[in-house]
Amino acid sequence: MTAPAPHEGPPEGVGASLVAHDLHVRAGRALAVRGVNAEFRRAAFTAIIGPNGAGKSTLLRALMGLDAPSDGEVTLAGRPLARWGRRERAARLSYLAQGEALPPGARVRDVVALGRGAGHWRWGLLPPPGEAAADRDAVRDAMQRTDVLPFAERRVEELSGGERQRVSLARALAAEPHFLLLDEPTNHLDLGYAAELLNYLRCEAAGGVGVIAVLHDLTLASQADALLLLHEGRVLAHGAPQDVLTPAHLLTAYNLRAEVLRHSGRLIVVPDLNGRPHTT
Ligand SMILES: Nc1ncnc2c1ncn2[C@@H]1O[C@H](COP(=O)(O)OP(=O)(O)OP(=O)(O)O)[C@@H](O)[C@H]1O
Repeated sequence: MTAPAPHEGPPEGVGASLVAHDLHVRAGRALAVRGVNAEFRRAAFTAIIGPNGAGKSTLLRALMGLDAPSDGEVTLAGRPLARWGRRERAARLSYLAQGEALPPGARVRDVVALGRGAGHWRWGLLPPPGEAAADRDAVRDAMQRTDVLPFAERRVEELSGGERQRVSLARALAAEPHFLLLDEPTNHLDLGYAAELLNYLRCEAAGGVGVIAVLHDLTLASQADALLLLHEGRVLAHGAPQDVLTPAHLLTAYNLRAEVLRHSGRLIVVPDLNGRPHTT
């Protein structure tokens, strides 16, 4: 993956944020997100971390407007998400689902082009003929940055899990969103692509995009500008990585004893393999 070119000048509405206000969201019968208050700004990369079942995906889906809150609300640039038109919203927020399914039989190039549809093209439908040059450029740029151009003409069934993941990412990037919401985007990626992806997301954020990514690898996540640690649907900590990734927080959230080491200004989480005090 190649880093994006820096955007020229500050992007429009760079101060606009995506905000969760006392957000409660149900998943099935359970309350999966419980009173989350958090502000996500453009030009910042936030990683949402936490143990399995902490509510990370549910929070991300609610921030995207896919799951309606049972209480509280999400605002984008000060306006409740529910009051944005579907098209307006889709032009600003782009989402990569966990284990996203790709339309069967589709060619990679056409899947990536779906990202330009602002929510109007359905899976399986190809972009309309004569699409604008800006769309073509954005699609090509997204494919180049995710290194999927070499297999642009192949069908998605012919790709490996990691290659499909990069196609999904290209689809999300092609929208050129204000906020990029990614659920476990490093799934299926080898260490090289995972590191490139993290570097890429940092560059996107530096260029003005608000990046919000659910990540499980805490050492990779520590490369974000900020971490939001969820535990049982609530925010246990939100702030700079060194303030969130502490042994005390890791013990509470993951029920795990771990050391947090610093190496060349980076944080490395080393779990104690016998470090789950409440289980055997
Ligand atoms: N469709 C559903 N029906 C019922 N319960 C659900 C549903 N989806 C999620 N849940 C429950 O809601 C809680 C939060 O789930 P969520 O997927 O948001 O967690 P997560 O932090 O993303 O987990 P993971 O790291 O395992 O992906 C979990 O207890 C889960 O079992």
